[in-house]
Amino acid sequence: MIRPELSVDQRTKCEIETTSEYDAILIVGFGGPEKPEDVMPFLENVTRGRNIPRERLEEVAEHYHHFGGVSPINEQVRSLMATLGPELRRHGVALPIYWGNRNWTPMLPDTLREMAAAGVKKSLAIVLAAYSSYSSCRQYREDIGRAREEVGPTAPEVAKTRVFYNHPEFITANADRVREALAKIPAEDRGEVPITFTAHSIPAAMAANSLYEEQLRETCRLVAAELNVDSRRWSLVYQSRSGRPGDLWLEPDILEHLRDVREQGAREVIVHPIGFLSDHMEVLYDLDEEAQQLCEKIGLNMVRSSTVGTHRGFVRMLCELVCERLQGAQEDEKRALGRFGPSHDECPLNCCLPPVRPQNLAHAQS
Ligand SMILES: CC1=C(CCC(=O)O)c2cc3nc(cc4[nH]c(cc5[nH]c(cc1n2)c(C)c5CCC(=O)O)c(CCC(=O)O)c4C)C(CCC(=O)O)=C3C
Ligand SMILES: [Fe+2]
Repeated sequence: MIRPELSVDQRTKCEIETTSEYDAILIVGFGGPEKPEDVMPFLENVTRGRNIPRERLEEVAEHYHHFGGVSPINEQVRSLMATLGPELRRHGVALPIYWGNRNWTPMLPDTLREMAAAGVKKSLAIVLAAYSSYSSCRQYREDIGRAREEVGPTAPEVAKTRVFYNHPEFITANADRVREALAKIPAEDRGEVPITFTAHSIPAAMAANSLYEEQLRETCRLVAAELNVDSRRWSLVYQSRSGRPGDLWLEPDILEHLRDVREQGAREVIVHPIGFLSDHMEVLYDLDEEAQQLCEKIGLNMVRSSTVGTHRGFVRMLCELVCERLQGAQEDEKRALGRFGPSHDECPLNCCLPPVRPQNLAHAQS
């Protein structure tokens, strides 16, 4: 747990809040290994029961070993918390901030146990995923539910902040990151360089049960609009495909797309990982190693922009999402851009259902 500065009495109730009974904030992350011995057990946690071939696991293990068996993701969560904590306190939120991961230490059950021991009854979780899908929404909620069961009757309740793919601060933070990348392109080419937005691929059967693609496309559209980038100049592609080779996953794959970009005559491209919140392993390996190597081979100058990370606007937005919940904000007080409006606070029962199994899908279609 990262405690607010010691001068703040942790039991002080949020000043801005009158009715809410939340007594802690919980950051929920994916988790990542922090030493070589962690790599395989971490990957086994990620893929348990998910039909991922052993060869894929061994291949991904190599990505981690390429970086000394350390994923930067946990350190990035620590940095985010170190920035978010003071921001919350500036807004009068003095609640303690806890952190639990889905796949690696600090694991959710341990964190919830610690919260229970500290007397926390009801917490508000920020899940570090911007878009809705089984993998990025319901699976986190299931993990939280299982962790609560493990802790037993004293486990704190956990509510979740809304997804923020269309929040104006998220759009601006992403647009800023693309601007930083554009500054590295020669001035005379800046108005034309293609912009490739990339996100984690998910099984087509998982995508069919969620708004993942629509939300991603909306974020890309809004970021492009803020940058005055014409729709013909940007693309949304997918990376880090997993699963069995025969299964359908979201496409186009980024590597295929980069080849097309080169064939159409471009010499430069901006790759923006809009689907991720920090420069973790999927970014460092799949983009900075794999995609970068391909680009060198085909003569394409690839400039990869940063994820939002600890961008001030992004941190401000997380703070705003917490404050709006503590204050019980009305729908029209919740900020969102574009055509979909603010997402629900509480997921409806059919939200982000697990993927229909491919064999069932085949039956349904025949
Ligand atoms: C939508 C989505 C996000 C974005 C939203 C979110 O952040 O949640 C995301 C993030 C991440 N994915 C990550 C790593 C991995 N994802 C895997 C596998 C999978 N991801 C999936 C989806 C997503 N993943 C899916 C459908 C699978 C197949 C297995 C399954 O159905 O669950 C595997 C297994 C090996 C393989 O790649 O096959 C690994 C190692 C890391 C950590 C990086 C680090 O350590 O720095 C992060 C942040
Ligand atoms: Fe959901």
